[in-house]
Amino acid sequence: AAATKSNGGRSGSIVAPLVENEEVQKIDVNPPKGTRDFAPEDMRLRNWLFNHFKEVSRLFGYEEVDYPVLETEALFIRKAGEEIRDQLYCFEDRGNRRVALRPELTPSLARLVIQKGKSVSLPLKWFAIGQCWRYERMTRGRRREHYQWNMDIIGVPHVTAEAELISAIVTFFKRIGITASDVGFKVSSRKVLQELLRKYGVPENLFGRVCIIIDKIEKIPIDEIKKELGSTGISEDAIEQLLQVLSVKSLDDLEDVLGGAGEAIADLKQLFSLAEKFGYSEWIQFDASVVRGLAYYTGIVFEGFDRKGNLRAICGGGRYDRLLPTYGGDDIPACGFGFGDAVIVELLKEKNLLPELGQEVENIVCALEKDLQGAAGTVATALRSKGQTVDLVLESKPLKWVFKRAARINARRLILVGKTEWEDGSVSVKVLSTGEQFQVKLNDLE
Ligand SMILES: OCc1cccc(Br)n1
Repeated sequence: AAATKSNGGRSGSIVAPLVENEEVQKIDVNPPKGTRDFAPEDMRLRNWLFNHFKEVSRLFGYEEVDYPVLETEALFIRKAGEEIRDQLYCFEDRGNRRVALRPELTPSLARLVIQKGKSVSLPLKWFAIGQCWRYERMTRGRRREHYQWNMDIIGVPHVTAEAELISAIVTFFKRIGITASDVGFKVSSRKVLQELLRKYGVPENLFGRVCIIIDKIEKIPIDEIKKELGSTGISEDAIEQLLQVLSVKSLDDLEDVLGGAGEAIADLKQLFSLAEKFGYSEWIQFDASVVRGLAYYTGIVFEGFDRKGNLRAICGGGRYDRLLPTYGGDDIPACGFGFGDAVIVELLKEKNLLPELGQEVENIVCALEKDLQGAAGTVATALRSKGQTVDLVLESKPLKWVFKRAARINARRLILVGKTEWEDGSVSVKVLSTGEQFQVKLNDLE
């Protein structure tokens, strides 16, 4: 059997394979197609982003929740022809159960709210950051996983809930340097479609399916949209009028079409009024063509977009008042949004707003002689117990190597443990930015 070298061949030692006569295959060191590793520098950016997600959620008084990445497949089976359904990462487990890697977090939230039942008091304000999955043919080379930040309000039927959710996202954008000149929100209500379909006598049970078709309006040719709408049984005349209304760009024009008595206009007028009070009017605009691609939305829907139009939607959300009852839960209103971790990073790159996030360590501690390695451990422990970060040099290394490592990890101080000083209970300290050097008793080191 081909013997292999330990730790990638950096040492001279040859280590036999773990299992006798096992052929050692060099594994593919890349992560599975469509997935990402997060090496330290990537993880620093991810933590920076997630910390902003968490800080905004905390500022708004939301409680953090989490759910399994793996759910029963049935949780995501909806009949409306959604892309998220077509790309479900589902399989049969060893117990012959149909399961799926979650493509979104909202169904899990609904499941947990129903599970909690009367043991929780409404309204609930929950947030989560979770990895979501889709199985997309890699023809388009797109990702199969991303992390999504969700904030949801359960139990509030009023548009004040949607107004707060958009305020939270605006707060997030402002924290990372994104302005209303960079990003906006297209806002509409599915009640527009609902009122139109009623007007044309389209059965309610087609509502979700029609929304999913309309959501593809900018993704597939308009003739294909008309063909798909026609396949639901909607008349050609109704389709023409429907598409006409969806091109309306102002609330006043919409009111001319729908009349002023419907909920759609009332909700949207209230949302724009609240936006004024929350201080984010310049961030939002009415756009009747926004329907979002999830079947369960029932009211206000919104999506964050980059004004240059180079990127896909940054985030999106809306009201989903019927979701809990579809899972057998009580008739509890709900709304929320999802914010992915990938498009926002593309936007930050484009705006040159990516933060500089180097490694930072306060101290690098090094023994000057082999038999002082234990003493160096004592020094490291003393500093760490005071909350100081320490990179402890774990083997005998030349000082040149130590200084190079200190620079690489951006250490503020070098702490040297030498024989003479240690006999006196002291160590040598070198402040690396100034070159200042002094000796100090370990107990006085802070
Ligand atoms: O936004 C749709 C989606 C769902 C799961 C994973 C990825 Br990548 N994208």
